[in-house]
Amino acid sequence: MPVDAHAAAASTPHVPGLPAAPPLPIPAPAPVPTPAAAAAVPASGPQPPQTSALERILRGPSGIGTSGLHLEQPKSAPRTGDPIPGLYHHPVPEPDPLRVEQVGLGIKAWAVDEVQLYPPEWEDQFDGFSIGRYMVACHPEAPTVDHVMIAARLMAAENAVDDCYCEDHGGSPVGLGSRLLLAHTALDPLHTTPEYQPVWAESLQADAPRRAYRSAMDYFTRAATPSQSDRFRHDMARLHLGYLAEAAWAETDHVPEVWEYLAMRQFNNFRPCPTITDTVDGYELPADLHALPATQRVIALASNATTIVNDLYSYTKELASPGLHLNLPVVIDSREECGDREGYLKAVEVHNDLMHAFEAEALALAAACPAPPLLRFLRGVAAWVDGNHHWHQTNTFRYSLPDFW
Ligand SMILES: CC(C)=CCC/C(C)=C(/C)COP(=O)(O)OP(=O)(O)O
Ligand SMILES: [Mg+2]
Repeated sequence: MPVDAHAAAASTPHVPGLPAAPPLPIPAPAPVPTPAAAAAVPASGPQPPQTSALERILRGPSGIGTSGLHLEQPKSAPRTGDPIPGLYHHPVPEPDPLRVEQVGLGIKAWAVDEVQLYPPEWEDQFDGFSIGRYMVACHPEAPTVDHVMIAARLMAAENAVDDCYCEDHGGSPVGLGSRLLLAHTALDPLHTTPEYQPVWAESLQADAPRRAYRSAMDYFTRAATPSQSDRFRHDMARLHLGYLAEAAWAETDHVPEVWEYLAMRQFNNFRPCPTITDTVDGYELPADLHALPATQRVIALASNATTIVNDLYSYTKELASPGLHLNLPVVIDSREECGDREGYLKAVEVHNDLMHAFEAEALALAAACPAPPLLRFLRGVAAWVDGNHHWHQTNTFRYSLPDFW
């Protein structure tokens, strides 16, 4: 089913203070090709009740999860799969199992048959990552499985680049800039002379990260408007800049100050995932609304909160990995010399403050600029935040909590 971004863009109201945007001359996107395993499956099966994320934002801090406002000592240690005690979050229902299975089959078929993403010995880790559960939880409003697949392929590709270029599947800080730049051309193509174009095109097949980026981007751009694709390329350039700063510090065993770490993590960040929510849901947040400083702030706060969630849930995994792996608890402990438990609990508070700021700023933006695609986008970002927490909390294959309670 083609994503009807054109119709959504055409009905966008004028934003006070901004010149009216001319109608966008967007050609109707081609249908998204469907992997055999997930062929043209519409949304079906029982849909768990979803609390409107924006409703919760509009309700303010008296909503679900505000018991996490203060870091109270829990009566007992969390059990496997429990949320981090005191972490401000919104519980969501378990994602629709039928859709999870369909996306899971589709992403595996794509990974194995279309891009040869991983060798057989990494299959357990690919399966344990549970991309299907992750993406269905994060995109509850996606109209079809094919729409969720757009996000799932990008998620798989982004993790392949992180694992194979930067981290524990052969990655290294040495030479990372070159690898990232060449992979970035799978998203933002090289335009050069006929002599050099073919050898560049050939290079996009040279390794799994580049094959995955190229293919996932191809599916994405067929569903997205040019403006949405450009937004995504920009967010991916931000991500790659963040990887490079992290690598530069790793090369010299440098532990940054806390604010410096937070700046790096704002770029080495989940941001490219929530910002495609409009494409995945089948409409467009027009570029002028996306570019508003207030929208940019909401996106950054939400994305930063989701990324600190990763730092907290992956803390024990990263402690067990070789070398010093930076995350917010580790950097706070190191720089503020407060001990590992205090560092962790302070990182929870930083996360909670980011979440509250995100929700307050989203509420203010929604009130100041109630354009329907912007409200829908804010709902989509909030849903991504909640789904991301749910996946981290419940992915006990990858993550376990420290013994701090
Ligand atoms: C955009 C995207 C999904 C990139 C993956 C890497 C990233 C920016 C994260 C926020 C994941 O963090 P991390 O590399 O620490 O992941 P694990 O802790 O290993 O799960
Ligand atoms: Mg992590």
